[in-house]
Amino acid sequence: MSAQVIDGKAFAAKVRGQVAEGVSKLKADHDLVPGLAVVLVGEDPASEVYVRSKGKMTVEVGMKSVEHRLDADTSETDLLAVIKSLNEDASIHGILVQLPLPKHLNEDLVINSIDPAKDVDGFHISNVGLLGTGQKSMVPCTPLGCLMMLRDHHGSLSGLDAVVVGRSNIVGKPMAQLLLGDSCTVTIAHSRTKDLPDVVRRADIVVAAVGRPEMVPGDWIKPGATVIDVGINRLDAPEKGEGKTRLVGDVHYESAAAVAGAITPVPGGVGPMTIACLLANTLTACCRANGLPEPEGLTA
Ligand SMILES: Nc1nc2c(c(=O)[nH]1)N[C@@H](CN(C=O)c1ccc(C(=O)N[C@@H](CCC(=O)O)C(=O)O)cc1)CN2
Ligand SMILES: [Mg+2]
Repeated sequence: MSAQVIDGKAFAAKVRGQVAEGVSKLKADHDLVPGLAVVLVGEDPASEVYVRSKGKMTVEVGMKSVEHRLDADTSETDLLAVIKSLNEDASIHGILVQLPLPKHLNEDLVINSIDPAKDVDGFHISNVGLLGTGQKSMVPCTPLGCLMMLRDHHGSLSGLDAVVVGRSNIVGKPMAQLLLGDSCTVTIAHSRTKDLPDVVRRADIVVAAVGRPEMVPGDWIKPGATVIDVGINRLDAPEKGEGKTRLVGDVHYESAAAVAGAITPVPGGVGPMTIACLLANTLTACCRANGLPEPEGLTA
């Protein structure tokens, strides 16, 4: 068997198209323009790339984009002041602080200072609680993207066995909540799980989000299962030339693709969906802030 490849790049382009349609309808019908503010502290090279990409795509879908770039040694007080001003700015409907933050800043404190209604990353403790209790919330972008791809592939997820490998606050835990919300039987596994290969082998859906390169091999996958690989690991690739690197996921792609029914590649799988869902969340936040119906198919 060779798995169907789930093309996240194409899927993300489709989602951005739907967002652009929603934005143009908001403008035409209500004279509203959603605004997204991205705050970057420091000069982490990967974060620079993601933030640039977020700004470009925000403009492409017709939204207002604002960027705040702060020095690596910015104090917590100064960062909180920037967030306060964005909380109070009526032209801004979504705020995100790019992670990771420099070590001297308290990530929880910073995230929890964002107005939960503008927390388009869905990381604020209020949104975490709302999601966990099945209430309307802002949903973290990467798990939302995974859910959209799974719904698209399977139709209904009801009754399927899902194993999420990884228990991070940003991916593993919210992913498990979303799958539970779609009536999957959910197991959260992690690096300390006993008999991890056997646990993964039970799954109709495997979401790998542990941050360990190629940790999940093909012989852990049930034949025909759907494999969603959230990992983005950059490895040295001297075979491609001096100083070259290559990206791999948390799944060993070749061996898993030989047994799975469907699989997301790295790159070009989950990654592009993260930014598409950020734009979807910003549109949703703008609609909610103005008491308008939410865009269909772009929320959990
Ligand atoms: N505040 C946030 N910080 C971070 C988040 C987040 O959702 N909110 N997620 C990641 C970084 N991230 C967006 O911020 C992100 C990561 C990866 C991709 C992506 O498209 N990846 C490509 C490969 C890109 C490459 O070549 O390096 C892919 O997988 O195809 C987009 C966004 C951490 N921080
Ligand atoms: Mg810190």
